[in-house]
Amino acid sequence: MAIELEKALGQVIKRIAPFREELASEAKAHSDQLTKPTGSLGKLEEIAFRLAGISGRLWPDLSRKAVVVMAGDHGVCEEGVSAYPQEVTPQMVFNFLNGGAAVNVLARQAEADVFCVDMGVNADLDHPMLISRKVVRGTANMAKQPAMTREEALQAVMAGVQVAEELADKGYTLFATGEMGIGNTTPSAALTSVLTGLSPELSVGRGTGINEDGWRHKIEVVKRAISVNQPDASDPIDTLAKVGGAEIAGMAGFMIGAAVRGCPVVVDGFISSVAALVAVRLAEQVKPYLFASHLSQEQGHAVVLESIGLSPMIQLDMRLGEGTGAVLCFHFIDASLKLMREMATFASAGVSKE
Ligand SMILES: O=C(O)c1ccc[n+]([C@@H]2O[C@H](COP(=O)([O-])O)[C@@H](O)[C@H]2O)c1
Ligand SMILES: Cc1cc2nc[nH]c2cc1C
Repeated sequence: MAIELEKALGQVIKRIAPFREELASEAKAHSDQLTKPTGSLGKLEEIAFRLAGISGRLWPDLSRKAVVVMAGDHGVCEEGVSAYPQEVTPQMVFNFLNGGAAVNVLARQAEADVFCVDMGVNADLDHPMLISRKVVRGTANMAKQPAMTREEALQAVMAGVQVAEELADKGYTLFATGEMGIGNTTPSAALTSVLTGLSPELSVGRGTGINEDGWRHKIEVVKRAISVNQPDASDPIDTLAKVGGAEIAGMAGFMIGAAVRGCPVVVDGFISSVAALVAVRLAEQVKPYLFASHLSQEQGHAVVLESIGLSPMIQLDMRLGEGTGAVLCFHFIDASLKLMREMATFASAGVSKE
């Protein structure tokens, strides 16, 4: 079964269209004609060039926006690694579905729809708007055993691919990834340490707000998880299964599925970025489709982004997750495209170029 899933994932990855450098160059040539010093709109220009290279169009219509919040629970919570109890995960799922969470507010402002996916919550969830793709009822405690089997990790990745394809079928053209999972900064730190070689002292952060002693304990837990499971860093699925989580796997799959459908994905904070790292390790071709949004306060985030080769658009000292930073950055994507479409050129405005 795992072999079949592995093959299916390989087939999916083959469908990702390569980045079209010629369209990105055309976009840059157009931008250089607009009434501004060359390059003066900084990342707002780079965003537009990349969007042209992935969509094959000057300028793509990205008005149908969705933020996908993937939820999962973590057995490692029994080690006392979070400032909040596990019940918060399902409680927040209902908050997303009822429109009351921070991400819902920011999504309304950005004219984006919110979708919530149960990837592995440790509770029975019943709601007409919930996308149910539960592959585990919470992961196992990775400090003692693998968090998931290889098959479960692959199932979660493939479920993420399917969610992206279903939303693309519904007409969405721009995505943001977000997550909810009490305890998930612990597997995210472990994945970071295994996949980048960063020591747990630098990959482990304060998450929802643990104190100094809690942070030292969390570092020990991450070290134990890595030494107990011995994940193979050259095998992203092995690493994901042993020290990852279902929502992280789901987001990695989602990014692959969005890339297959030619849709850009705005990546949220630390946990989403770790999923992006996994996606890029599984399929390097996904990288041009990914946009980093904000730099989270969580220690380790900057290193994860650097190792993917992404640079965040903003830094607002946020550490909430849910996709909040990513949805905020929808505004910059809109701004980038609007500038390219509507600015006058030196010629049309009669402004001297040299
Ligand atoms: O996105 C981030 O950078 C981020 C940083 C710290 C915490 N979070 C959120 O807080 C939860 C994980 O924190 P913790 O302390 O329970 O591991 C999870 O629901 C995340 O969405 C998110
Ligand atoms: C209340 C709450 C909301 C969250 N949203 C994402 N992670 C969260 C963690 C907590 C504790």
